[in-house]
Amino acid sequence: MQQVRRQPRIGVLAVQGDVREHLRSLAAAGADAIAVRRPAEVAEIDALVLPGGESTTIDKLLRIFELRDPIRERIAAGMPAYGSCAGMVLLADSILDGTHDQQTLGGMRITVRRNAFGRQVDSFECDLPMPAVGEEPVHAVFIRAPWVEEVGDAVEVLARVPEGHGLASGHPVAVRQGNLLATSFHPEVTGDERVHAYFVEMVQAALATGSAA
Ligand SMILES: NC(=O)CC[C@H](N)C(=O)O
Repeated sequence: MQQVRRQPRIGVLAVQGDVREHLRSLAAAGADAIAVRRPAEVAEIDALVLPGGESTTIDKLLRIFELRDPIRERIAAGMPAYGSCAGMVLLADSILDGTHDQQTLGGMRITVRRNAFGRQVDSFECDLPMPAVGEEPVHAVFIRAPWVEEVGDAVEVLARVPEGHGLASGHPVAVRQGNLLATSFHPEVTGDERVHAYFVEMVQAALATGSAA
């Protein structure tokens, strides 16, 4: 008999940033999406999305709202997480061009450069091949976005900026390490739910194999 997969409950960290857009995209991709503002809510979710916004502000608010430790513990125990833009910065073990006291949650063995595109232009869009989510390229919107400078062990690069975009070309902008996913861009603003659907699939697979704590 086929096992019935339950709908995963996916939280969106809701201290700052584009929370509503992620809630909508996750719901469209088949998840039970809830906003997470309190430590008790961290215990109720199967997975977490860290939205775009301002990583320095989100870092401070995580500490003020006492969310930092519970989230770090769950990520270390295998909870799937997806960070877009500022969320990618928060998942990175190491950052370049952070503010002097900026901390990350960490978990992904990547080094990201904050505001990497912003040094050239504030926002930038391109069609990005991302075979893991489908044949059609993803229309990627970058808003004062980071890019990945270095990837460590077991980090899979899912997309890089194509040729023809100057210094940005070749930099990884979508990466995965086990149950962790990060994109420099904002799929939640384009109406294309394939990246969120990919994450929902990751969460379902983690629940099915018991790798999501
Ligand atoms: N759109 C975004 O999430 C911008 C990210 C922001 N520049 C940061 O470093 O946090």
